[in-house]
Amino acid sequence: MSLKEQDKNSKHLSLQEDERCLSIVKIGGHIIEDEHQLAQFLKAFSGIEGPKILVHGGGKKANQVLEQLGISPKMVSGRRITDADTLDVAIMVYGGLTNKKIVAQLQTMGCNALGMSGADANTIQAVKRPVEDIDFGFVGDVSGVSSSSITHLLNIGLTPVFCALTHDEHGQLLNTNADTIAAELAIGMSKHFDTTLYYCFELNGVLRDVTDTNSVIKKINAQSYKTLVHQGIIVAGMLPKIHNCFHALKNGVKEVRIGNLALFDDANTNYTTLIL
Ligand SMILES: Nc1ncnc2c1ncn2[C@@H]1O[C@H](COP(=O)(O)OP(=O)(O)O)[C@@H](O)[C@H]1O
Ligand SMILES: CC(=O)N[C@@H](CCC(=O)OP(=O)(O)O)C(=O)O
Repeated sequence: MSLKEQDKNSKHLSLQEDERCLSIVKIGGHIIEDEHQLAQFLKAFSGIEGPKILVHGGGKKANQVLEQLGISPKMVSGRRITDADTLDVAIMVYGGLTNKKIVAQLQTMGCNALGMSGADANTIQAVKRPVEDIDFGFVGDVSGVSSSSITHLLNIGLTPVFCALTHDEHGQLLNTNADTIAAELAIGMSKHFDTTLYYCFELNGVLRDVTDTNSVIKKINAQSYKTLVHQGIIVAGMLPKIHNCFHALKNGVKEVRIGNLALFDDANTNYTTLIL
């Protein structure tokens, strides 16, 4: 992006900042691994007005690379057991391959993206998950978000693109679930902005029947969530995602939506909104 365009962007942003609205978007692994869908998503993302932050995972690619290296991926309750070799793969895949490819594509779309891990500018601090029943290894639980530093980046017209890595401030990088990073960033940034958190994945929203794309459940509250879990309608990867959504709503995030690529299209109403 030319300096002139950057300058135009930051002026546009200072106008938007008066409204103090921020969009934080997390994209799922299925979209990242599909070249066409990823390009479509990034186009829609770069069109979002006002300050925005992107958070990406890449668990699917990490599994492929681990298998190529003869290491079996191990997941418990949607979180990866991360030994030293697995952590190296996570750093290479999330912080390198995936993050830099996304940043380079956004640069072609007029979006001045800045690739970040939690260690960069000390933006996301974490503690190694304590060993209880399970030893998750080098997995981080977020302990803090430097919302002022991130706000400075937004104020100069940059769009932070966070990968699924945090650090413990003693030199140790930690693998951290991308859904959790998105929720914790949204909570931290809610001190400065009215924040909307979007979880964008390959389906239209939370579905009553996963095989029927037209069965989107438009609103879920804490009570209906319990019922949907009890009925076996919300399972697997959707469980931690919705848990993170409620955690965000209870801690200052204005709105949380789950849906597909059309999530940012004003005409689209086919997505799930979480309410307390
Ligand atoms: N009721 C549901 N509606 C939609 N997806 C569901 C539901 N229950 C479970 N899922 C599963 O959750 C997955 C999304 O979770 P996950 O794979 O962790 O997301 P991401 O791709 O964002 O990392 C979907 O691919 C789907 O298989
Ligand atoms: C601790 C932990 O589970 N980390 C995740 C981080 C990547 C991720 O969240 O990727 P998706 O969003 O594509 O699932 C993992 O290694 O799979």
